[in-house]
Amino acid sequence: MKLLADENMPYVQELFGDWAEIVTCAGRNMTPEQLRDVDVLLVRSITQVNEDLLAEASRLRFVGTATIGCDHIDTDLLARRGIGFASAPGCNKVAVGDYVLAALLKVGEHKNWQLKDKTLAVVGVGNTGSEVAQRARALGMTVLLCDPFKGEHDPTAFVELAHALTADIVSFHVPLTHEGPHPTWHLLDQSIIDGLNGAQVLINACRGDVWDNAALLQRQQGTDPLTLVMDVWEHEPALLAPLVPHTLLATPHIAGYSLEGKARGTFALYRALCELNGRQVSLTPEQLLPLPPIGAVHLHSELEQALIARLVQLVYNIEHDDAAFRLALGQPGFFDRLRKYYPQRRELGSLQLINAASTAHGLGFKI
Ligand SMILES: NC(=O)C1=CN([C@@H]2O[C@H](COP(=O)(O)OP(=O)(O)OC[C@H]3O[C@@H](n4cnc5c(N)ncnc54)[C@H](O)[C@@H]3O)[C@@H](O)[C@H]2O)C=CC1
Ligand SMILES: O=C(O)C(=O)[C@H](O)COP(=O)(O)O
Repeated sequence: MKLLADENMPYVQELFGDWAEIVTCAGRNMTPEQLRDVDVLLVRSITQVNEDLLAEASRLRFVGTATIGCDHIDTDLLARRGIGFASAPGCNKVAVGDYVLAALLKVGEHKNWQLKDKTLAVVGVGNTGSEVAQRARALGMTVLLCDPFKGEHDPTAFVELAHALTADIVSFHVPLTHEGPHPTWHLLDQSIIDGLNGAQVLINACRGDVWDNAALLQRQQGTDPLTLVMDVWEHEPALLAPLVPHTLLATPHIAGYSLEGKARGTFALYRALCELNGRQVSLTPEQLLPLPPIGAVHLHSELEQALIARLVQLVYNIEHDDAAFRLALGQPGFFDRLRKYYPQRRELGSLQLINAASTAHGLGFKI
């Protein structure tokens, strides 16, 4: 079995090394010729799996993406050609929750806000959105949930988008869709952007195209700019650079980049391929991971916002990612380089807080 994998997918050797011939290459540069004699293709979000890429892939029988989002995969094409497919739903949802928690704490510091007095709206309440909602509640925030698909079954638990957009902070966690009853492409469009007030904060850790970046830039260049946290950008990696100075936090699509999340991503594909080949699943994602640098911390005081911020920074410092992004901005290939050489980041759950209240668990720590 010949397997072609994105070079930035960890643990491929460990999981497939003893039953596949493995070839790796840069995900953005995969070519139809490379797929000629390949049986299994493993990609991340930057490879467009479409007619063009698969033009010569006559042996291909399985495609896996080690990501949550699948907007880069032509799944109808795979079905038509009888090629098996798997993605990794939820694999990095905890990392996205950690990222947004770190961002919220930075927003709190920047605006001198007590977050417990503020309202957060989560737009898209699936795997990642639910992680965010859980952390915001643990901070004591009021949380509004907006998800028209889920709202159909449980209207009292969800609000309309217009209501969500009145929150102090609005965090987006939708898939990128162009069709259906609630498409998300440019969900945040010019008219919505114009209707927001300058005290509000917006967070995008889902897909860049969900926000109209040009319209946002226009707003930011006016007299009443918004506070923006942007992990994802329209037209990555060729993002709208003039927007960056108008953001509080800017990062290169790394919200989901915990080591645990990446391990779970590759592992989900390993499990799917084992099933397809009738092989025994002989490992767990946890067995792939090294010990975290800091295992436990004893607490001797209440978990209030400033202490939570210090504890989060022990595990994940979002400001380092932001600083690296601003420093590299404009250099050729900077976006992909930051992603390729992203430092090992652990999830908050890798740190045990001893003597902590149960809210610590809601924040994502181990107790
Ligand atoms: N920045 C990053 O590193 C990462 C980004 N993502 C992105 O985040 C997206 C969401 O991930 P998950 O939460 O795991 O997906 P999910 O499929 O578990 O949840 C998405 C939710 O959005 C809802 N939704 C769909 N259209 C909507 C609309 N118009 N308005 C409000 N809600 C809507 C769906 O009903 C669903 O509940 C992924 O599709 C992916 O594109 C995911 C992981 C990491
Ligand atoms: O899982 C997703 O969906 C994501 O957005 C990924 O975390 C992005 O990582 P890459 O696939 O672009 O490495």
